[in-house]
Amino acid sequence: MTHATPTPSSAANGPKTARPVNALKGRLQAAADKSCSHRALIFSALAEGQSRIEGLLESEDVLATAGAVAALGAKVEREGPGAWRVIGQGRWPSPAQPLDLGNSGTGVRLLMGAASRFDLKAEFVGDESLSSRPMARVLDPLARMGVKSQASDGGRLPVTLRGSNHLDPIDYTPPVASAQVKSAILLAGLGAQGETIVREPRATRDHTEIMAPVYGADMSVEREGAGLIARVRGGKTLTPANVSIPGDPSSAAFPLTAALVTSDSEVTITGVMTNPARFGLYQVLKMMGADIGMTSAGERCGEQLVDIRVKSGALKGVEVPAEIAPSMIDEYPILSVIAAFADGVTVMKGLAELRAKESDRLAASAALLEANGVKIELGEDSLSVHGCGKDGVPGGGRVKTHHDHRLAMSALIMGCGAQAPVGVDDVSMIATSYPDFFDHMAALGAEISAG
Ligand SMILES: O=C(O)C1=C[C@@H](OP(=O)(O)O)[C@@H](O)[C@H](O)C1
Ligand SMILES: C=C(OP(=O)(O)O)C(=O)O
Repeated sequence: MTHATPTPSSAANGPKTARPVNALKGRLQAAADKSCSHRALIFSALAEGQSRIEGLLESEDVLATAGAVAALGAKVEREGPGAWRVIGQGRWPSPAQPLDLGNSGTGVRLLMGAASRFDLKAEFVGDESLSSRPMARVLDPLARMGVKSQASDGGRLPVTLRGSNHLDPIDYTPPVASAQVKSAILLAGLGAQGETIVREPRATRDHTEIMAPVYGADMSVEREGAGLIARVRGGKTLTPANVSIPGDPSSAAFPLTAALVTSDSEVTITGVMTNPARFGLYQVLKMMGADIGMTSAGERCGEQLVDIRVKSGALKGVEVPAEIAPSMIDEYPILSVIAAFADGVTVMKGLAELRAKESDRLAASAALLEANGVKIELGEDSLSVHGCGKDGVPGGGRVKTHHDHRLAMSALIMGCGAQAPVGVDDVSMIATSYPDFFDHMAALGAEISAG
């Protein structure tokens, strides 16, 4: 891979603290979407020929995927900020070294699926957090397709995987709602002899299904009630494409909700993707009475965009139905923080999957709130937050992030609107998903400093 690795100006290690401010104001372009960035690199590397990606998210997770596809034979070049050229060979050889996906669940699971359809042997490794996350959810269905693999104890990384260019198609209903599982199977299905089908009782993000036809794959998705059915017919050679990455609704949630909880604030984030399988948080914020305005902002790579404007104001506690969880699975830490600023109790259910993320996000979100004087009730797969009202969140705590980017950002957002500063033990992981977080927050008027 040839690129001058971008070093975000705000990248930082160690503890930081957010101080309460009087107002946050401004208009920013959304950070590029992490899910679509991984997928664009993988499809480009699978295609035969030269693809171009505009507006790629240059975060640590995505750069790990870029490094892995380069080790799998693609020529990967950074031409300028966010502008990348990928020349795929149409087939992937055995990589000479283990593929290190760092902290990225999406990177490792999608690549295990995509690599499965080639006659290769590859070892997948990751950091401590990724090495504690479950991989059997992907390896089991891949085994049914004919992929051989050896995982470490408990189905964890390191995983050695032997792909095959004679995979069998499967018709599979995943036992967990996971776009990573669905995508791994569909990417393997690109090489299977026949039609592979994934049936989801609750629809998860469908970026793989939306992007695949752009690269000439015979993949489709149809909604079925609250679920979906995705199909791929294997055997087609993928063609290169030029794609442009839409804005990330999960990253945009941080500056937008910062405006909600800080008095006298108004923040606009432009170019945010509205894919319904990603937009649950914004639905819940509206249920809570948030002052949110949206205007259409076109389309990118088959995904609709909006500009979102948020003004501070009173919020009310709500019951968040379990069914909505897949459409906002990464947003529960920040929703927990928002709920602390509401009047009344917010009850969130169906959250078991949060325990399988970069950290146990359910327990860690509960601890974040308790450390800052907010009363909660934690269940096996639920969390209730007793709101303190708009100006009533005590703050003053130091939060253990367990090296989880979304917890770190959520705690710092709390500090912008609480009565006392909120600190976190480490911010280095924020660069895995949102390297411009500190620059964006500073541009809006936030006061976040070392210590
Ligand atoms: O497919 C994706 O890009 C992602 C899927 C989700 O994970 P699961 O599939 O494990 O729910 C999400 O948490 C992650 O941030 C990105
Ligand atoms: C869960 C996340 O990512 P991943 O699974 O790709 O590590 C996330 O970004 O919140």
